[in-house]
Amino acid sequence: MPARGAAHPMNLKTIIPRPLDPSSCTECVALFRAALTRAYFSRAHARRLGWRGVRPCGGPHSAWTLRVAGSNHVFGLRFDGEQIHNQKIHGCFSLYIFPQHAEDPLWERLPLEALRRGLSPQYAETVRDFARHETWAAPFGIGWLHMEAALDGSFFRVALEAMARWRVRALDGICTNNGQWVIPPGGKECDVPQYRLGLHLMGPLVQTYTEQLEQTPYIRVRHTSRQATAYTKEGSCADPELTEHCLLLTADFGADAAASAIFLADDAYAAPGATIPVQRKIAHLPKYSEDTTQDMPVLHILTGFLGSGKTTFLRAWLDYLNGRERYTGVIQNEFGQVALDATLLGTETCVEALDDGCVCCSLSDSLRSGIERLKAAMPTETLILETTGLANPQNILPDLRDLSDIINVGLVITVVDCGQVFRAPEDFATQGVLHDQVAGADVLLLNKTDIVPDNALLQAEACLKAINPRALLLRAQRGNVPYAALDAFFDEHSNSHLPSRRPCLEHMSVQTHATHSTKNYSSFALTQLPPLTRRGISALLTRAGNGLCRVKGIVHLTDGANGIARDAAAVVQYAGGQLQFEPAPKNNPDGDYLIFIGRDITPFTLG
Ligand SMILES: Nc1nc2c(ncn2[C@@H]2O[C@H](COP(=O)(O)OP(=O)(O)OP(=O)(O)O)[C@@H](O)[C@H]2O)c(=O)[nH]1
Repeated sequence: MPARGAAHPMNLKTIIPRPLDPSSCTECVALFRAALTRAYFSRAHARRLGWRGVRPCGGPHSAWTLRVAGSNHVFGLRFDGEQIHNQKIHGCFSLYIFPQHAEDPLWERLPLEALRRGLSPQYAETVRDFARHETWAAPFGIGWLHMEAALDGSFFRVALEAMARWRVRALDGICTNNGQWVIPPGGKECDVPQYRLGLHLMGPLVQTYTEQLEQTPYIRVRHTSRQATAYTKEGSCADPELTEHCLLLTADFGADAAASAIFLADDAYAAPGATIPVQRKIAHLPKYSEDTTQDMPVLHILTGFLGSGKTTFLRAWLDYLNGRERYTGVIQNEFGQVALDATLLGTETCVEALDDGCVCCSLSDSLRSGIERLKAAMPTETLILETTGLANPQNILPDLRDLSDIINVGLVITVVDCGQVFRAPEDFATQGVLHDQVAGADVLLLNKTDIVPDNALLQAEACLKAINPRALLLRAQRGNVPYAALDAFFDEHSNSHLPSRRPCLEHMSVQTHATHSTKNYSSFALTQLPPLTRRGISALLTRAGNGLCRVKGIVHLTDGANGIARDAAAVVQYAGGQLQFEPAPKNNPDGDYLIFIGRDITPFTLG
């Protein structure tokens, strides 16, 4: 970061390579747009600055929806206009915040009107176009962004103006038609931490200007107070009990930034009671400093018995995350010599395959180097470790503490094949890897709900709840769940309150570190396979013996299958007693092979 008072004078030409034109009345828009465009010359670079997506809105106003690191919400920014004062252009933008999923706790704090709009099926569509609907967007407003630029290009300011808490009380209360209180008399209709929410956007914005202007800004925070507004049946009035604290954070760039008067002080902030300017370090802005723990990626652990549907869920979840520009790195650890799962994930995701054992038994060192390679390849905010079907999450968590300098540990998500719970609930109830995977989970995905009747589903749920009542339990088909619920669950629990962090579990894991060799699980691979029929494949499964749990691989299938032509490459999946085929990906670097995994299985070769 350039030092304060850098040798060369600041010039806005590093952002717009021409003199400012006060007659355009949209120079602040140009200063915002140009900075964002430059940041986005490289998407990876924009991510490092904290941007997670910017989209211009339609309509007569210049407006954008934006997403930034560290916030699950969508911000709306709408240009309101600009004026000239003391040889400086002063522009104002209205700032909005839109929650993204139904479980977001912010809904509870926003006005009832916002919640009503959020319930509409057109909500997401209208958010994308919020600037056309000023009245619609009003309940989501959280303050203003101001910009000030000297006409000679020697000074630039960006400022956030918002209330510490926007609280509005309903003095007479609000009740439904049948007389039930929605808000009791004197209760708060909204309580929005506007300033704290707005800071998430200020972080990347100030960092972007800092980099492009090659100047460290002078940061000040001032505040003023006034009586809050309340309302009664008759209309709005001053709240006799609540005081609002309005905060103004300014980041000033330029030679005389420290001495510069605050233009906004001309009105509210010059009022008696405003505090003396406080100088703050820029690192106090969220996401500014690169090496805080907040900037470390969150690593979620994905467990589940062999063939329960981990990779299927992972593929669907990655589609969801990538579609929201939440780039995710994946570390896959397979039991068996060939990494089919990495091949199935395709090319869009960065994947590190750790395929020489099970991570819970032997691989904590290579996990560190895998994470570091992923972090170097792409500034990811989320990492997912897909463990082998035999991994015990209770063994992994303590080891992950050694990685606390490079990752924050996220959720333990366990995928469970509900057919397996239905067939043998006792396997889950008694001590063993199936039990520990369920007991150690924060989220339980009861997958393959399509293969059991409804009453079996209820039984399976009861079985899992008895083992782990605190986990979030979601039903899934082909890994499809409301993915936003995972974010909401993680956001709600600070790390230490997650079910998987219960001290008794960790204690137990230290005492009994389960390994697979003790349970006689092993694997072998058949490679360079000749073309096979479905019946030929079934015969190979039988040869492996009764202990066979899982087979996967890619073969040249001569007689075709559902959705697969004759004489074509097919992915073979055998799990939970079901043999399934799917079209093989074009890229198959390992040739034709089958991996067999099970208990006391007998390896054989094709002679
Ligand atoms: N019927 C049904 N099959 C499913 C569902 N989810 C996954 N499968 C199938 O189950 C088989 C195993 O799925 P995977 O996602 O590879 O399971 P996994 O847990 O990653 O397997 P391992 O990593 O080998 O332990 C595949 O044939 C999937 O198509 C589901 O909801 N219903």
